[in-house]
Amino acid sequence: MLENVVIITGGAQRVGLCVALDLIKAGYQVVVTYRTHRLGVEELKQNGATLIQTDFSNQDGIDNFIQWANENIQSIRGLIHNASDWQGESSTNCNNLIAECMMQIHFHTPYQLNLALTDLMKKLDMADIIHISDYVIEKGSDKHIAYSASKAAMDNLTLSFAKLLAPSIKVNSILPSLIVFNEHDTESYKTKTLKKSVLGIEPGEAEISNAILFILNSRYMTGRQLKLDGGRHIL
Ligand SMILES: NC(=O)C1=CN([C@@H]2O[C@H](COP(=O)(O)OP(=O)(O)OC[C@H]3O[C@@H](n4cnc5c(N)ncnc54)[C@H](OP(=O)(O)O)[C@@H]3O)[C@@H](O)[C@H]2O)C=CC1
Ligand SMILES: Nc1nc2c(c(=O)[nH]1)N=C([C@H](O)[C@@H](O)CO)CN2
Repeated sequence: MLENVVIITGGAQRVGLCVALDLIKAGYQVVVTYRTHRLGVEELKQNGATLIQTDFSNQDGIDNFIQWANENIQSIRGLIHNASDWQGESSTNCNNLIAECMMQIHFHTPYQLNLALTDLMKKLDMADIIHISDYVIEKGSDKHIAYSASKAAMDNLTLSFAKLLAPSIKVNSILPSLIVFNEHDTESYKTKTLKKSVLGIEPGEAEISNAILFILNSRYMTGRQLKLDGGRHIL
């Protein structure tokens, strides 16, 4: 049985992969869920992580992961909700499917995992739930309407679960704006996006790792948001 683990969802690439590797470097025992088998999965296995292939897009996926966790984990130190799908209304899917898909991964999955795994987190004197939301919930988005609303729903879970699970479990949100571009992003999109913050940089995935390590080491932060946005709000 695995003890004192930090679970991170969607860890096969980009932010999740960086966070999982940095948590391992910091001495944590890490469980990583992934949907698509990517190079990062092998790198994580070589570094001692426990990998579990999980697709949260349907109820079976959520139920199967909860069953696996209860059968294989003795205690949970952290539960990091990173898995996410950044779909806009302009994509080919019809819009009501986008709304279902966004709510499934950004609300139903963290909501159900938080409730189902509470007892394993309460086995320890201190545990953390971290919701990786998005700066965009503060102003909405005309291109990612369902994405933004679903991330706002995720962020609201922080307030309710922080109240419900105190004092042994802290619950916080991270609200990033640009962290790392996607491969398909054009130069004009990158230039336009960098101008949206006063710091004007693409900070990279370690920005999220640093925030998560701060939260895990805190004894006094719960029900709060860490906003990692380069000063977009003061532009
Ligand atoms: N990148 C950025 O600049 C920003 C990121 N964020 C947030 O930070 C977090 C990490 O961002 P980033 O690394 O870019 O994320 P990605 O877009 O790379 O997605 C992370 C992972 O989530 C997995 N995932 C998506 N849907 C599901 C599902 N239904 N079931 C299981 N896994 C799923 C994907 O799996 P698969 O590999 O199969 O596709 C992917 O590997 C996200 O929550 C994101 O919303 C917020 C603001 C800015
Ligand atoms: N799941 C994801 N969510 C988000 C991503 C991403 O790549 N995957 N990217 C962004 C953008 O960086 C945006 O913050 C700035 O263009 C937002 N969310």
